[in-house]
This record gives sequence, C-alpha cells and structure tokens, in this order.
Amino acid sequence: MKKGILYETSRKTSYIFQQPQHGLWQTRMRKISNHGSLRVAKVAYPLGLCVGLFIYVAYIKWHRATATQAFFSITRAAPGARWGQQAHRPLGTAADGHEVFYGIMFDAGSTGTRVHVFQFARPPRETPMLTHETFKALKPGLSAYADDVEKSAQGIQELLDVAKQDIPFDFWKATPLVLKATAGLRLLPGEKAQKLLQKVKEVFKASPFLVGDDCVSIMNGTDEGVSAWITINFLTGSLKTPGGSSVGMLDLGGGSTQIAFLPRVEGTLQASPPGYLTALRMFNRTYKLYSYSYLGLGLMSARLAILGGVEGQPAASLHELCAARVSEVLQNRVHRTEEVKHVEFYAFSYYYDLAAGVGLIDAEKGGSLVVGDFEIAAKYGGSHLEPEGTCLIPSVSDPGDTASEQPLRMHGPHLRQPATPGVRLSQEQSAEAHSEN
Ligand SMILES: O=c1[nH]cnc2c1ncn2[C@@H]1O[C@H](COP(=O)(O)OP(=O)(O)O)[C@@H](O)[C@H]1O
Ligand SMILES: [Ca+2]
Repeated sequence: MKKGILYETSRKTSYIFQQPQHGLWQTRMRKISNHGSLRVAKVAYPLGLCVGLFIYVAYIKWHRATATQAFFSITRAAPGARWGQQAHRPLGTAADGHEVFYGIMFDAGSTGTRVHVFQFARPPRETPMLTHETFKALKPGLSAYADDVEKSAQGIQELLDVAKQDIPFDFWKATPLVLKATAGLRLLPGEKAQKLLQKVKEVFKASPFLVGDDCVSIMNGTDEGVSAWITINFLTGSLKTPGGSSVGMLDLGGGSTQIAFLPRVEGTLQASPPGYLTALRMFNRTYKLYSYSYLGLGLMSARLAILGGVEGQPAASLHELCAARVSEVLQNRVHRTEEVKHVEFYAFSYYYDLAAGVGLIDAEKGGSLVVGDFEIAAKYGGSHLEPEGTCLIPSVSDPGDTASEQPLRMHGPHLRQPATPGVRLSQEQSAEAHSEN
C-alpha cells in the first residue's frame, strides 16, 4: 500500500467559512489497487480549482508570464485600463522586500456562489507566490435568482464585503475582480443567464475594485475540466516530471460533471468522439487531454432528470427501479473509453460528498475506492445511507435541504503543497510561457 499525500498550509482560511462543508482542505489518500482506483479528494477546494484556472487561463490560454498577469489575463483588460502597469507597480512592499498584491475570484456554481480572495507576494525579481486565501460560500447558486434578478445582488454584495474586509483599502483600486459561472448558468435559457450576469456586472462596477468589461462570464465545460486537471496534477507534482505519469480528474458538480485525463494509448485518441480531445501547451510540453463536461449530468440535475417527482419527497422504493431509470437516462449520453479502467483518478465535489455520506471514505481525510463501491453502497446501504432504495430529491438550487444531502462534513483548512509553499511557477516556466506570446 502506497503512503498517502497530505496537503497542508498555515494559511488562515477557516474563520470566514459559513458552510463548514466547504472548508475541507485536508485529504489523505491511499492507493488500493493498480487498476482504476479512485482517490476521492477535496484537496483542490476551495483554493485549488481556482488556482488551476489561473494557471490554465494565464499560462496556457493567453501565455502570460506571471501570476499577477495570470489574474489580469482572466479579467482581461478593460478599455482604457493599463493592466500591465497596475500589475507591476509596487503597491505594497513587505519588510522582506516582497511586493504584495491581491485578486478576487467568484466561482458561481449551480449550487452556490463562492468568493476567493487571493493574496500574492513577489520576492524581488522572482515570480509571485500565492500566500493567503480567504474563502466564503453562499447558497443557493446564482441561477436560483433567474426569475428575481434583483435579489441576486444581495449575496454578491455580501461576498464583496468579505473582500473589502480582507484587502487593505489602499489596494482596492488595483485589485482585479472576476466571476466565472458554471453549469447553473449554462443550463438557463440564454436571456435569463445574461440578465443575471448583467446584474452581477453592475454590482461589480459599483464596487471599489478593478473590473474589466468581461469581468463576469460563463466558463465553458472544457476549460472547467482542464483547469481542474492541471490543478490536481500541479498539486501532486505530476507536472514537474516531463514524461512522468499523471492522474485523471473527475468533478461531479450540481449541474454538470467533468472528466479529464491524459491518454497514453493511441487507440483512445483515435476512438474519442469529436470534442473530447483538447490539446494544450504548458511548461514546455504539449498535452493531448481527453476532457469532457456533461451538462445536465451533475448530481442534482441528473437526479431530477432521472426521478422527476416532488422535491424532497421519496420517489422510488427499489434500487432496481432507480438503476433502470439511471441506465435509461445515461444511454448513449456517456462515451465509454476503455483506458479509464487502468487510470488512477482523483474525484471531486459530489463524488466526495456522496462517498463520505455513505461512509465509503473518511469525511475529513478523504480516501480511495473503486467505482463499484458506489454501486454496492447504493444496493446495500452504507453506514449513513438512507433506508435501502429511498431516493430523496433535493432541489437543484439548494441541495442542503434534505437530510440525505447533508452528510457529515469537516473543515480542516490545511493544504500543503508538495515542494513549495504557496503556488509558485518557476522562471523557466514563465519564460517559456512568455516566449509563446
Ligand atoms: O469552493 C468550494 N469548496 C468546497 N466545495 C465546493 C466548492 N465548489 C464546489 N464545491 C462542491 O461542488 C459541489 C457542487 O457543485 P457546483 O455548485 O460547483 O456545481 P457545478 O460545478 O455543476 O456548477 C458540491 O459538492 C460542493 O460541495
Ligand atoms: Ca463546480
């Protein structure tokens, strides 16, 4: 049995948590087999996925050189705003000569909106490191306000207030602010989604922070999967070794689910349907990733599609009935690629919550399992499972309403990255990224 990896950092993030289940940062992982084992990890939340998004958007999509620019690239330049100058002006310099600056990122998921306030420090003539993060989450997600757009402003404002408290006044004007929405908004009719985005933009523009014209947008599914894949491989150190092995990534959100891995078998590449492969150049290497986001197959959206019925009411009495409906709904929707059986995956979000909820993994430490364990738990029950065959249907916008959706969760705000404190990208990587500009 291979020893697990423990991520931990001293950054103080816990005090701001409103929902304890969003604060789980500590994951210990065990390897249990060579074949397709699944490590269920919450390690990448809340820091990780957003950092992965930074790296993806900044280093790969727009080939920027520093983490500062990474953030500025995400927000993109507002007309007239001199982003480059702002990024390099030494607004704050700590006693050790490190330049300090901030960035604010909103993750508008289908079940909740979360703010991440990042603090970066840049040692003289070096690339910046992520030194601190503050996080707060609110439920329900933005899409719950589709028919009452005005009401969405209140939560956004509340999260902005967190940023105001966290960031020193002098930095406000130069701190970029950005929101990326995922499945909840993708699933809404375009017009409703646009109205919500417009409202958020108004609130952002009225804030004292630095906002560009496209500070608020819907992220596409491929970007969502790829950035999470980068995150987990960055955090596990897989990206450091050229040609070394990598892990796969599964994220089961409320409204969509993503898979991403690096195929090694030529046949996998050839058999993949159009739209499932994406090439990305990163850190001197080209990766051809298998990455796909299934919209509508997030836990909440799929449950409603599968079972219908009234929210919060028991909908089916037998496992077989549920299983039959699930196969019907999934038929011809999910591509089966043989190689995944032999790839080790890290899985996020509801994969974690469900596994913890039925006692398959430790709610605090995470753990490893094989996919079949989920089926056994569904059939025979886990330690905290609902009576056999009972399927409760929570609402998409507020899954926390039913007892079955509130497994025991822990918050241990500790994340230790393998070799370096904070997120650090080497000069070499920066130079490489820069040269592609
Ligand atoms: O920042 C986070 N911290 C902790 N958990 C998160 C965070 N973001 C998403 N999750 C987890 O993701 C799941 C819900 O996904 P989300 O609302 O992001 O849906 P989506 O990705 O389909 O839009 C829940 O299990 C929730 O605990
Ligand atoms: Ca998500």
